[in-house]
Amino acid sequence: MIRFEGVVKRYPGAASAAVASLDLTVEEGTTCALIGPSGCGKSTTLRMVNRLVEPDAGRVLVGGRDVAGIDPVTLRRGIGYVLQGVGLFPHRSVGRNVAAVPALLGWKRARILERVDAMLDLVGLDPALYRDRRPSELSGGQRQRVGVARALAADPPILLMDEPFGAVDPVARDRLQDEIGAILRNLRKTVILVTHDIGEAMRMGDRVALMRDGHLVQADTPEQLLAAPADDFVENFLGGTRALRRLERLRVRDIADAQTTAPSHPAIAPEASVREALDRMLATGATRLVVGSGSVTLDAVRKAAQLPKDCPESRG
Ligand SMILES: Nc1ncnc2c1ncn2[C@@H]1O[C@H](COP(=O)(O)OP(=O)(O)OP(=O)(O)O)[C@@H](O)[C@H]1O
Repeated sequence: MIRFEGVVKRYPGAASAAVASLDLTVEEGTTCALIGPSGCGKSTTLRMVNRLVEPDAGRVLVGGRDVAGIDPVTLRRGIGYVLQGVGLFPHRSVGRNVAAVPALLGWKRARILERVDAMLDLVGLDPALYRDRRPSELSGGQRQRVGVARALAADPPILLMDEPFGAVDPVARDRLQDEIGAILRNLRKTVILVTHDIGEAMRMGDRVALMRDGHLVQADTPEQLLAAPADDFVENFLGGTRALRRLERLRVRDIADAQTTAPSHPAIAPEASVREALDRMLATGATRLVVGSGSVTLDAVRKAAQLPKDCPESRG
């Protein structure tokens, strides 16, 4: 668990605090996405967890311990850190990059080699093809995967991710968010993710914490945030696409019915998002798609998109 208690950070000479009296808890095994306008204090918040930045007041607790009392080097060895552009060592092979922390920890060579291959496998890179390449011989998305593999190599309970997919093209980004999100959930890592991308925050965050001018405005599950934004700022931040965002979070199996359909209808996987089902319907003109032995209808998609009556966006 990561907990911020009344945390304040004011940089020297700054007119206002970068982070002002922050109270936030990230439960064990969950991902909290920090989002908000540029300069609102997201990265400062993240960097106080691994003591790259020291708070002026308040406490940051990791696993119940105030990080101020933990030696920074020891602390950081227990925390995976993934940055935009990754910061891989350019002259080291992919394998040696992933091996960095286990090597620092003094693991035996055989254990390191085994771990490197397991981590590359985990993030969807065939070890035989990739372990000896240099980072410059990879795509942006592949580099990002290596960055995650490296951060997870020593199995830290906590992962800090600062704009991890910022440099990846949008198509690869969607897949990475889904895949890495699933991996982190399966491994029950406690994660803080800083992002500018509300879609990424909604996809990967069990909770989304929206900041403004150093203050936490709202921290809720994506569903709660979409259903009940705390104020106009949150609502504007979510943008005019709340209905689509809801569809992105719903799975086809959640709204499918048991009605069998003609096999000539286009098919979609039960675990696809309802947004993907809508895209498929729009592309093919079909109003019903085959889902396993049942189906999903345009009507069901429409219903799923509807916001609760008391939501500002559903008024008027
Ligand atoms: N090392 C520093 N020294 C002085 N001021 C800083 C430093 N780092 C950040 N700041 C200031 O603190 C405020 C918060 O910055 P921070 O990087 O935490 O915001 P952010 O929300 O992560 O921004 P972005 O989304 O643009 O990365 C900004 O006004 C920034 O200019």
